[in-house]
Amino acid sequence: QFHMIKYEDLSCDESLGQGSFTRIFKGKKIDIHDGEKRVTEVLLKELDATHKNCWESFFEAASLMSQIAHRHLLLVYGVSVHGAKNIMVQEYVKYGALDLYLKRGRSVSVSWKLDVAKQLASALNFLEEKNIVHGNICAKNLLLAREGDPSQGSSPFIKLSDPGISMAMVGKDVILDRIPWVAPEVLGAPEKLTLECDKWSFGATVWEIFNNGNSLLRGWNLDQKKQFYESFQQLPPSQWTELADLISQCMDYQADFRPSCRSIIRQLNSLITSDYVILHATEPVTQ
Ligand SMILES: N#Cc1ccc(Nc2nc(N)cc(-n3cnc(CCO)c3)n2)cc1
Repeated sequence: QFHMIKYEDLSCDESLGQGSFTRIFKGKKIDIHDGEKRVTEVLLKELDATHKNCWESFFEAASLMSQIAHRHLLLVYGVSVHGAKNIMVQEYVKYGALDLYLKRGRSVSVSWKLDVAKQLASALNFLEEKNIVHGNICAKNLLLAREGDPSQGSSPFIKLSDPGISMAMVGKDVILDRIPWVAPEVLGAPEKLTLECDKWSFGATVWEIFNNGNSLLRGWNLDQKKQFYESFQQLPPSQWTELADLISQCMDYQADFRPSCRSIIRQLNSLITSDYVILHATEPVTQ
């Protein structure tokens, strides 16, 4: 399952905000390694006491990430249970969640965005090969470990975070609120998440990245969001038709029409070599 960490070996520092069921803090973990004390900077993700009944799902997410290792999957050191506190101890990723990074108006180039999309696709390909469904792919769950500096030619580096509480455990409203990232078929059967669901979410996440972290449906109420799927609407296509094609293939309402991860990676590779990338080195940031 996962490593149990003693609460007294953790120190909790400043709060870094909160997800839907959790609060996150910067912290430190103390290990005794070859007889010497070693302090590691960590991210402490604490499950809200109000959602205590979700602790199994919370720890299931932790164990998913602990049992598989990949360069683009977040490292989870383990969990710590102390009284009513359920804490997941993760590696501290330097620049935090990608959606906030993009919203802060960093102007990043098209090739930067493609690089991030390719890294996410390789993480998904790895999970697909192990037949593991993530279930919550979105820019909020992509963590930026390296900013990448175009002038130095160094590229960004992202890590896919844990999926958090599973769709089967969250209420219908939380699922509706995850439109357009959640695959349409999940609304009818939230307990039956498939690999194809992650492909839909991948498409919505690439769209989000190319829209600098802005979501078209932000501010829409749950009925409007539900209507978006019931009338089979699509996100507005990018003016880069090859990118728009890939996103709409992933966001096909017919789950089995969605492309394999290998096809997604192949299409991303041909996008990276297209002259569109050179022409749009750094898009003016449209906020
Ligand atoms: N300013 C700032 C700043 C904030 C956070 C980090 N680092 C970090 N490391 C992680 N392992 C996870 C997260 N994280 C962020 N939001 C979520 C909830 C959605 O998953 C998880 N952030 C670094 C800098």
